[in-house]
Amino acid sequence: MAIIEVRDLGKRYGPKIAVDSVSFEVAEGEIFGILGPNGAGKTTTVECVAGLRVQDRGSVSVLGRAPADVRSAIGVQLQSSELPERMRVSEALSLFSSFYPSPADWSARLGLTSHLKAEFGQLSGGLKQRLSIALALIGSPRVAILDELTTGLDPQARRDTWSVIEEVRAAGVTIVLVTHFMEEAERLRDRVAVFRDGRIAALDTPRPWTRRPCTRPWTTWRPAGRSTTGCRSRSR
Ligand SMILES: Nc1ncnc2c1ncn2[C@@H]1O[C@H](COP(=O)(O)OP(=O)(O)OP(=O)(O)O)[C@@H](O)[C@H]1O
Repeated sequence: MAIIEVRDLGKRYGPKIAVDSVSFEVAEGEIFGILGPNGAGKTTTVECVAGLRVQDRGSVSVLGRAPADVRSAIGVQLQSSELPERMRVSEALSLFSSFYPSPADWSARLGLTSHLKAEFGQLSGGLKQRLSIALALIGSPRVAILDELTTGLDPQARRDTWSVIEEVRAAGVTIVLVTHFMEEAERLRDRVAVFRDGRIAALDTPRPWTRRPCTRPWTTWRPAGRSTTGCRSRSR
């Protein structure tokens, strides 16, 4: 069953067309990857899915309703998410918990219990990401939108974050994951939409696109077999 339906989505900022005729569905329990270079329209698309932006054209439904009507069912971690440097992990968790009648505590499952007294500014990149996932999940959402969660992390922290994402999915949460990394899309397995110039250039499971894992970011990867890195794609 589709939990997210996006039909013919269009969004422009003045003369700039950010998203153009984008359509896809996400099944309940799926990890749906959105991959593409800078400026491809990934964030704008997921902001429309989260109900944080209103599209100019097309429709978005989550659980069969407009995103703005089901805000509490959608947990969002945006690329730009930041907390005050001096805010402690425990303070952030209790602040966000206060927004919900029955907050969910993911701190133990996400390995945060020994860091509750630490200030946000002292956390490693991986711990900041774990905290941002915990905050996105605090309202027990059915859908979690995670935007470039692992950009800037070292390989080990990135792998740890992938395990966390799989754990979140195992708990029944549908995940929309924006990423620059083909390896990340491959590892997490379900379907990936490849964005380019505001459109979906390809939509499939990641496995058929590559002969071998591509660990480089999207910028050196090209769809339709025009790889410059040995990461081959196929057109659809
Ligand atoms: N608030 C805005 N005002 C004007 N232009 C914007 C705005 N937000 C995004 N854009 C432009 O729209 C296009 C799509 O941006 P978007 O952030 O959706 O892409 P993206 O694929 O998420 O890129 P990145 O990977 O760099 O985050 C880009 O050209 C961007 O410069």
